[in-house]
Amino acid sequence: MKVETTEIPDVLLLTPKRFEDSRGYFAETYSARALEDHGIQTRFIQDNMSYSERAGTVRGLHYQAPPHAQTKLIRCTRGAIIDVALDIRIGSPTYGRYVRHLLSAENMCQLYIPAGFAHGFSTLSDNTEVHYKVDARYAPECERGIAFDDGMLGIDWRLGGISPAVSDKDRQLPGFEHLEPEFTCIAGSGAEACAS
Ligand SMILES: Cc1cn([C@H]2C[C@H](O)[C@@H](COP(=O)(O)OP(=O)(O)O[C@H]3O[C@H](C)C(=O)[C@H](O)[C@H]3O)O2)c(=O)[nH]c1=O
Repeated sequence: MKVETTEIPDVLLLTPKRFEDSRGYFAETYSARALEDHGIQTRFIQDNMSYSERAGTVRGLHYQAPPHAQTKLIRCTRGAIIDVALDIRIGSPTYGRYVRHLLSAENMCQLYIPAGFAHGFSTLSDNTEVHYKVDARYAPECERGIAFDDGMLGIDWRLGGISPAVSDKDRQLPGFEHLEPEFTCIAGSGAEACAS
């Protein structure tokens, strides 16, 4: 498993090693050891999956506020997505900046997104499946979100000009300027120190 930092150091890009042979391939798709070797001790407690029928579906930007803030490990097992992690930690040197990566069944890449980031993705293909681990339970009362099409953020979801499929809930999410300061970050600290 290759573990690399991204443009925002607390967000990691993981690429499993594929062992190919005449039958196909084998890969370890999750390795706590690989994360520990990178100084990460996250204990995931729940696996989630979402299926999106149509290319051009957008889910997010979502996060859970403390005390149920979630670290996520995202992978795409069918089709392809543009995955986005937005830094919402007050005081972070990368506050308001985001990481954007193409995750697909083909490249098998994964994003490790710590608490203190809003997460969303757009689908680049029909019948897309996304699986992700989280380290805190679902807490509807702590669910928060930011409009995926916020003008200040200007995220390119690579929708190819089509009108996105978005839930009614997501269509009503507030803009980034209305973000509640629920995460703080002591400059230079790890993601764990940012959830407050
Ligand atoms: C997240 C979640 C949802 N649900 C139920 C609640 C709703 O009745 C139904 C659909 O939930 P929602 O519309 O919030 O699903 P998404 O729009 O895919 O949201 C997710 O997608 C973005 C990209 C994320 O990063 C979050 O994990 C999550 O917010 O599943 C549960 O029962 N447990 C859960 O952990």
